[in-house]
Amino acid sequence: MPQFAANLTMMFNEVAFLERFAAAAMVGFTAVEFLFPYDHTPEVIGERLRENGLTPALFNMPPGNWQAGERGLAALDGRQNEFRASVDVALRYARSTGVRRLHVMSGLASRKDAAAVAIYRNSLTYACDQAGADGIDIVIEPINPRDMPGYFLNDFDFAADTISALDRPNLKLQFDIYHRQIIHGDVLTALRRLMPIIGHVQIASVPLRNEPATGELDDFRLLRELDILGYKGFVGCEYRPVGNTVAGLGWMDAFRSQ
Ligand SMILES: O=C(O)C(=O)[C@H](O)CO
Ligand SMILES: [Mg+2]
Repeated sequence: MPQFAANLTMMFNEVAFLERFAAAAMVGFTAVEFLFPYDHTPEVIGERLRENGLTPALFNMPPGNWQAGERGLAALDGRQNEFRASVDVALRYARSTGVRRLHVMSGLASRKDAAAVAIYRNSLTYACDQAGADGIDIVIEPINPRDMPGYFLNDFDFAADTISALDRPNLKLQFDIYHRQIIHGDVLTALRRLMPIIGHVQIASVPLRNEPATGELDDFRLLRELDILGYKGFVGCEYRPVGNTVAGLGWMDAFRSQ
């Protein structure tokens, strides 16, 4: 049975971010993920996790100026120093929370030429080396161009090639089933083929990004396949509930009682 992690950025929006930890624990989640903890101190985030008996599955490194439209820094020319500083910040939060994996966002980049690829690889190498000293994995996630036009990492094979070329034991793939289906389809075969490099999985219905099992894919079949493939990591519930978060959790009971 996959270990589900509530995505506190998308779920439990009925309450303020810091209240979402208790809300998730209350309905039985034992793990959570979120995009960015950086509006609060590392100590406060660590406390909320511990108070509620929650394991942090994942969060993202600082993405640059999100409000201004930035979506990561790793592939951006001229932002290397800022990227390195963001790694330090993320590792401070990692030490305080005990998270074992951090998502590095590539950024929006109009070009995917050799220079941009070199910058991206350099950034990832730096992040892997810094995080590796703390036993932390770095994950990279292809994101579909409809949701994030211009995002540099928009292809699963490109991500796999990057991971293979850099050959760092702590560099892995964040396989978001929602993005995979929109970008390429062929989800089941991709899970089988890419499982050796998968470090984190996320799920939502396609195309509306709501509760699993409400879209075009057989999500339960995909979740069962994760077990068959021996996946022992977390499955982040990165979806926008159609209505009330708790009222929408019936899909999880239905999956567990199969
Ligand atoms: O959008 C997603 O799917 C993510 O997982 C991100 O962390 C960032 O947007
Ligand atoms: Mg995702």
